[in-house]
This record gives sequence, C-alpha cells and structure tokens, in this order.
Amino acid sequence: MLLISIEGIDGSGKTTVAKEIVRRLKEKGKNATYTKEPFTEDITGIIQRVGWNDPIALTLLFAADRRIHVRWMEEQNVDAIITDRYIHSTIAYQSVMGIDEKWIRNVNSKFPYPDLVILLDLDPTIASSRIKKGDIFDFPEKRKTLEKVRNKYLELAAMEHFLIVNADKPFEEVINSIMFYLLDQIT
Ligand SMILES: Nc1ncnc2c1ncn2[C@@H]1O[C@H](COP(=O)(O)OP(=O)(O)OP(=O)(O)O)[C@@H](O)[C@H]1O
Ligand SMILES: Cc1cn([C@H]2C[C@H](O)[C@@H](COP(=O)(O)O)O2)c(=O)[nH]c1=O
Repeated sequence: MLLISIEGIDGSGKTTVAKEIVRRLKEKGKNATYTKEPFTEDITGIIQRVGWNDPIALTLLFAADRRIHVRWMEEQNVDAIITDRYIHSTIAYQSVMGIDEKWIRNVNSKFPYPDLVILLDLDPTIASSRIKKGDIFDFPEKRKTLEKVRNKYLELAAMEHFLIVNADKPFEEVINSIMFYLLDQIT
C-alpha cells in the first residue's frame, strides 16, 4: 500500500486535489481512499478549544490524533491512501510556532513515513483568498504565520524530495501534472 500525503498552507487546494487524485486512480482501476488530518472529531474539538497559542499542546494533540489515524489507515486494504495533511503539517506549522523540529520528529517517530509527499506551493495572499468562510481552524494569529510555514515547507521539500507543484496554475494543470508523475510511479 502506498501512503501519499498532500501538504501545503491553508487554502492551497489540498482537499480538492486529494479527492480528485482518488477519483482518477479509481478510474484507472486502482483501489484508493481519501483521508485527512486532523482525523478525529474529539481531538479536533479540543484543538478548537485550546486555540492557536499553545504550540506544545498543539504538537501533542496532533500527534495523538495521528496515532488514531495511523491505526485506522493500517486497517485499510487499498492500493493507495491519499491523506490531506500528515506528519509534515506538524513539522511545518508547529516549528514555525517555536517548537524544536527534532522534538516534533521524535514525537512522530513511531508513525510510518509517507511514500510520497506532494507539496502544493502557493503564495499566502492567494491561498488566504481561497480559504472558505467559517473554517473552524481559521485563527487570525495563524494566518500571520503562513509565509513562514510556506518557506518551511519549501525547505523540507528540498531536503526530503517532495513533489512540488505550483498551485497557482489552473486546477486541471495542477492535477494533470500530479497524475502524470503518480501513474508512472504506481504502474
Ligand atoms: N488550482 C486552483 N485554482 C483556483 N482555485 C483552486 C485551485 N485548487 C483549488 N481551488 C479552490 O480553492 C478553494 C480551497 O481549496 P481546498 O479547500 O481544496 O484547499 P485546502 O488546501 O484543502 O484548504 P484548507 O487547508 O483551508 O482546508 C476551493 O474553493 C477550491 O475549489
Ligand atoms: C495536521 C496538522 C494541522 N495543522 C493545522 C493546519 C491547518 O491550519 C489546520 C487544519 O485545517 P485544514 O482545514 O485541514 O487545513 O491545522 C497543524 O498546525 N499541525 C498539524 O499537524
């Protein structure tokens, strides 16, 4: 089973892209499933109540949520799991909040590393204009950090060989470039 994570700042198009990848893989006869983080309703509710000012609590809450998510993923009998956010979301967002990257990696060290990370790279001003109204995680203090989060993602992408996709392109172009790469890897 392939574990593919879709990463990027808020509003970069992850959910739309992840769901379309699943649809196109299924069209090609592959058994694929969409999932997302945060995964559990309970921990999502706690994160909402904690807010965006306690990065230690956020790191641990996202990791607890991930443990439950990983157990669920291990039960899936599919060719590919496409997850809308995973470990690199914690590394990017919580390190920018001041948490030591080594500690974040330690806390997440028991979780499987993704086979492929796709980074949807987008300017935060454009991304912010795409964020849906009523997004439960749309904390103003987080919006201010998105430029730094983007740069952290780009740093990780260079170090860990992510597939970087320019998310400013029309959607068809974005998805076609991903599928071109993916189908070559999967078949
Ligand atoms: N390449 C694109 N060009 C223009 N609009 C796009 C593109 N990709 C996605 N969108 C639109 O941008 C909006 C945000 O997309 P989406 O919800 O998939 O982003 P996201 O990264 O999952 O956001 P969040 O992190 O806030 O959950 C949606 O209305 C979607 O249709
Ligand atoms: C998994 C994870 C998420 N976050 C942040 C990133 C986003 O701002 C929200 C999730 O909302 P979305 O609509 O799914 O984009 O939470 C984070 O800071 N750390 C994480 O590990």
